[in-house]
Amino acid sequence: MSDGIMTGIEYDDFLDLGYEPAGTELVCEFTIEPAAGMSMEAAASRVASESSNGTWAALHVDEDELTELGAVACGIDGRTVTVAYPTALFEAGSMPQILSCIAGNILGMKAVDSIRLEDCDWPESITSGFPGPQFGPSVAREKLDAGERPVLATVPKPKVGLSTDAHARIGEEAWRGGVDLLKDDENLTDQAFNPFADRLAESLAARDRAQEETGERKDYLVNVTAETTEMLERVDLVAEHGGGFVMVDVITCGWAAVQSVRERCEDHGLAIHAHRAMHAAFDRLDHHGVSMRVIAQIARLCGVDHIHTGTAGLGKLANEDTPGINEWLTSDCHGLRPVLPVASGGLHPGVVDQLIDALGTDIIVQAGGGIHGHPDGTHAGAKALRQSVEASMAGTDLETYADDHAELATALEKWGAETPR
Ligand SMILES: O=C(O)[C@H](O)COP(=O)(O)O
Ligand SMILES: [Mg+2]
Repeated sequence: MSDGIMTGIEYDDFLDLGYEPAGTELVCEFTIEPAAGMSMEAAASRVASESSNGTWAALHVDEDELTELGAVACGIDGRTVTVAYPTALFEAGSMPQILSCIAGNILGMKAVDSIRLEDCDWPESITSGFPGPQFGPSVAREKLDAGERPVLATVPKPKVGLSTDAHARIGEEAWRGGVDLLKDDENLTDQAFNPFADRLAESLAARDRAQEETGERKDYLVNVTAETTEMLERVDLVAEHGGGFVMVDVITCGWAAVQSVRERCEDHGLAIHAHRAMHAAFDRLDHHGVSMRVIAQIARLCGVDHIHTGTAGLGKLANEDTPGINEWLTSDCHGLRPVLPVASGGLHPGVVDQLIDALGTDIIVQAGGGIHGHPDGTHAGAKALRQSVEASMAGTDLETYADDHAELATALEKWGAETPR
């Protein structure tokens, strides 16, 4: 040991309620329930300590050998705790490393009964290490012909089990009926009943025919999710076949893999559609985990172009604040491009007007069951969805528009304006 001055690090050194975070610091907001017998101050301090450079025991360190990287618990308001992290704590451009700090051990500490990372204020010193989206909402006009209306997408159902031929045929019917994007489901990747390479080739051939027939640009969100090396090969294959997008299950494959895919997609000019399967393991409980708001922020930094953010309560999945998340995704963040939010899960033509009222028109509207469950089949279902969007864009009541749009009339007869479970 050298002869430098010894400094003590104890967890209560990490609390300073008078501290004003610097603009360069990452500021995080947590909801905390302290363990029995522990004060809010002590719990907040333990959180700041464990997520930066402290631990459960007091440490004696030679000051000459230590860079000061302690976080500061600088605000307590009821159960809300604010913690400021110095930028030097983080490796530039590594989302896994950032998350190992701010959403790491602290989620399992006995010092808190529960803890939820609710929101982050990302400084430019961190965002500058990340690429952000390549396209974001501009896909509606740069890669598709959606103009000012929402982009329309559909997932063939059943989600797995269809043959490659059936998948491509359903896609073609939906494209011809008026959707812009065919999308794979989250658990369809490269299974024997519908191999990736065959599905890619057949679906893009069907896309080309649908483009020819409709005169509109169409595309395919093919699910490349796999082990990272394999996934990058699939990205290359999509580019070779002339696709414009890939889809990635960003939570199950992990942020490091998403960062690799983002880099490869830039080489090819491909946009990334992020499916959030498994997000609810982190965000469903309102008192513990990581909020969907923070998941969406991470996705934007890592550079996805679209991400599912819920349906504002109009679909089949439990959601937190979809409008608030979407607002963050499209607001300024140190020059990062915005992300196009995706509303998906239990949507059908009868709720599109309410959806647009709640979320605006800069969204992707995805309907699987809400298209393929139409009594007259996929083609009619796609037409009904497009008609409901046209009516909403024109400010015409859906029932009135349905008077001379038979497919919409049938959809409204079947589903009305009900929200499914
Ligand atoms: O992956 C998705 O977004 C879904 O499969 C949604 O399907 P649904 O529209 O039938 O609910
Ligand atoms: Mg799905």
